[in-house]
Amino acid sequence: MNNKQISNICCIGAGYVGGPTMAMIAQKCPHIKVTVVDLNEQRIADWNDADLDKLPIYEPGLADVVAEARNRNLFFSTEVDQAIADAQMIFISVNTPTKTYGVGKGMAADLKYIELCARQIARVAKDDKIIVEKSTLPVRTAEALSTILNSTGNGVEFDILSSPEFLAEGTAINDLQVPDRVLIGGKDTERGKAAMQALVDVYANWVPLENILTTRVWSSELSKLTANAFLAQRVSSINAISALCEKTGADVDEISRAIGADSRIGSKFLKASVGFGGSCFQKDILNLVYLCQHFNLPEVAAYWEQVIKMNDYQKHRFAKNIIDKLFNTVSGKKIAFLGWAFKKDTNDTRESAAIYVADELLQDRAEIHIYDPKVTKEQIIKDICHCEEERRGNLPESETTKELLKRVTIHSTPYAAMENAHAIAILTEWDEFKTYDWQKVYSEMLKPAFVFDGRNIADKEELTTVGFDVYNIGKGK
Ligand SMILES: NC(=O)C1=CN([C@@H]2O[C@H](COP(=O)(O)OP(=O)(O)OC[C@H]3O[C@@H](n4cnc5c(N)ncnc54)[C@H](O)[C@@H]3O)[C@@H](O)[C@H]2O)C=CC1
Ligand SMILES: O=C(O)[C@H]1O[C@H](OP(=O)(O)OP(=O)(O)OC[C@H]2O[C@@H](n3ccc(=O)[nH]c3=O)[C@H](O)[C@@H]2O)[C@H](O)[C@@H](O)[C@@H]1O
Repeated sequence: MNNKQISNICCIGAGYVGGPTMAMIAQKCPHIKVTVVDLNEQRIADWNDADLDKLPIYEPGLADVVAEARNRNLFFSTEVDQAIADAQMIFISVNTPTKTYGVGKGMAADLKYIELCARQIARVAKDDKIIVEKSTLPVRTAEALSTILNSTGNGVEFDILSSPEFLAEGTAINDLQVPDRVLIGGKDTERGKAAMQALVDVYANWVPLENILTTRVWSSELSKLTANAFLAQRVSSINAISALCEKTGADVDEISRAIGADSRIGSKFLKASVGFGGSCFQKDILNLVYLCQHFNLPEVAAYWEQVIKMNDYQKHRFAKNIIDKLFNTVSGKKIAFLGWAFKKDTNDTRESAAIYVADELLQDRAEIHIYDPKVTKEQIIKDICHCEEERRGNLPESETTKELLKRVTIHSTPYAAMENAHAIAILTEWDEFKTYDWQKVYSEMLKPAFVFDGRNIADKEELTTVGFDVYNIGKGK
């Protein structure tokens, strides 16, 4: 079957990766029927909502792509078995979070959702299929998948490919439309090569062939973890330098510009910040560290673990600086948070630095007033509760989560969040934060009025002239 053209694709998992990736394939390949399935009924209902503002993911440009392809050749459904049975190629794009129990707890990737998919495919499939790992997985997962899929004894054969996704949230549509590269890993056998070619042919509908890389499966799987580790390492490296800048009076943005001009270093991903967030950097590095430990490479494991430790330090440093500058206590003080998402142009809050900064300030009994242009109130409450419960799991506290939430207010306008505040903390680099009437904000705040810019986006000179006491990441006073 492998040499025939693919006309029916199924994707299991309608999340941040499955949804946009399949929408792009459907838009670019009108001859292919693409069905995205998920167990989460609400998520599928949201993907099918006539009101495109209700799509479950906020991603610039996504609504237009969905509007063009949906119900033409793009379908969202909870009929998982049917979609599996009909498809020639099945993408697995389910979540692979860090394990929270048992062996590898807090480090290894939890592959239970992947395994469930494999078992379901094995049970349902009546003809040969190509299985594409889209989720980020530890190296050699394809081997485990193959064992499960090929153990039914019913003669159905599966070819397993690894094609990790490199899109970043907030720029997903552009990343999918013009990817730096598409990576496809497969077996070096006739069947393996034919399966890889079938997937190359799908992407070749819009991606130049020279940007479609084919490798062995293990290299493809490990490339994904490596790419995220290198990216996160750059952020931790520049954040480490930001701490030194604050002590010495050097300016981290000037340093980024200076070192980024060296073509061997490159200018991207050198923006010092309150710390990286997002669902993947931490989880993927922990997974890499676990793999290194598993293969008895403790020095390599320790090397990569430091990237996470530096990120934790950066988040803590930011929160501690707020407490220090507010005369060593924020108890009863109103701190306005601008931004809750882990970066701009997304409603995703997973591992957002804002959550950890809020948690530290709440422990010091601050009153937090939060405004984010895209994150819902329910999500913010959920994040705070989850963080609090996780922390209390290790360290019993006298205060209950309910009491703690009394000191959290979520606003639908930025000015209300900042009114009568002692300090403003900028946690996300949303463009609109640069456009506020700072004179008005200042006149409505308590004095001295502090701004802690965790993203270095505010105009420090303007704010200082207005009267604010401004603290940046990586800029000495
Ligand atoms: N979020 C991102 O920007 C990126 C994520 N990745 C990787 O892609 C994978 C998916 O990530 P996200 O899309 O962010 O996760 P997500 O949590 O947004 O979506 C995963 C979806 O899979 C569904 N699911 C889980 N088990 C299922 C099953 N057995 N049958 C049907 N549906 C099932 C869940 O209900 C959920 O809607 C992860 O491995 C992640 O590391 C890779 C690149 C970028
Ligand atoms: O595997 C994944 O999930 C994805 O992880 C990242 O994408 P994402 O987390 O969506 O967003 P990034 O733009 O990488 O930002 C991650 C975090 O680092 C922070 N960051 C990024 C760049 C920078 O210079 N400084 C900085 O603090 C961001 O604010 C954000 O909190 C990678 O960039 C993607 O290639 C990858 O596919």
